[in-house]
Amino acid sequence: MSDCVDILGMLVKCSNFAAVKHSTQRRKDPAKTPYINHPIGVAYILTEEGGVRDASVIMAAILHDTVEDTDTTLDEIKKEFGHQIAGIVAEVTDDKALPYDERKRLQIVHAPTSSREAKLVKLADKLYNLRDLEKATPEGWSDEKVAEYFKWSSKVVEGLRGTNRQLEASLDEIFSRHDL
Ligand SMILES: Nc1nc2c(ncn2[C@@H]2O[C@H](COP(=O)(O)OP(=O)(O)O)[C@@H](OP(=O)(O)OP(=O)(O)O)[C@H]2O)c(=O)[nH]1
Repeated sequence: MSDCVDILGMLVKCSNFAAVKHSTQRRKDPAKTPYINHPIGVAYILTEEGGVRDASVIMAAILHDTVEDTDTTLDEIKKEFGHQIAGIVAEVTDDKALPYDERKRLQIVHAPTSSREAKLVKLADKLYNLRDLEKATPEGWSDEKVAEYFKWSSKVVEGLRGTNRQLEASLDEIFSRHDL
């Protein structure tokens, strides 16, 4: 019972941390959805659709964009949430100092050798973003960029396969709608 309480407390702490860090950010959709909807939604895909019950994976999903997209450091994540969660967050964090094409190339390269935990977060992240992309075109994106994103995502997902049947099946449905 005390373990449960601890996990619950940690989950709320993660949610609050991410909400504070992303508080001024919006998604790129025309409705300018609050950014926090994305990490919460990624965590929800994992529990609800992927059947994932590993609390470290769910916490890392909630925190997954804090280092990449806010002033959060990995040391801060380690201090607040421990080295295991910090490790997963590190694996799913792109180095925004690198040129765009290189960042995207490295995701394809790193996918197959990622930990199972990081692969789960990546699968749910891609599923969420591709669903968003089917619903609305992000502001400033050309049709070519949208098509390129679907194609690139399918290459990243190739390297994540064999991790979660349900999430991969949902991604495959999306890819087949786009002839991938
Ligand atoms: N489809 C979609 N994406 C949006 C929206 N708002 C923000 N994003 C974010 O945009 C990122 C993809 O945009 P890009 O132009 O390719 O990349 P960049 O922002 O990292 O430079 C994703 O980052 P990411 O989560 O780090 O994932 P990844 O693409 O690097 O895997 C996604 O979360 C939206 O309304 N729709």
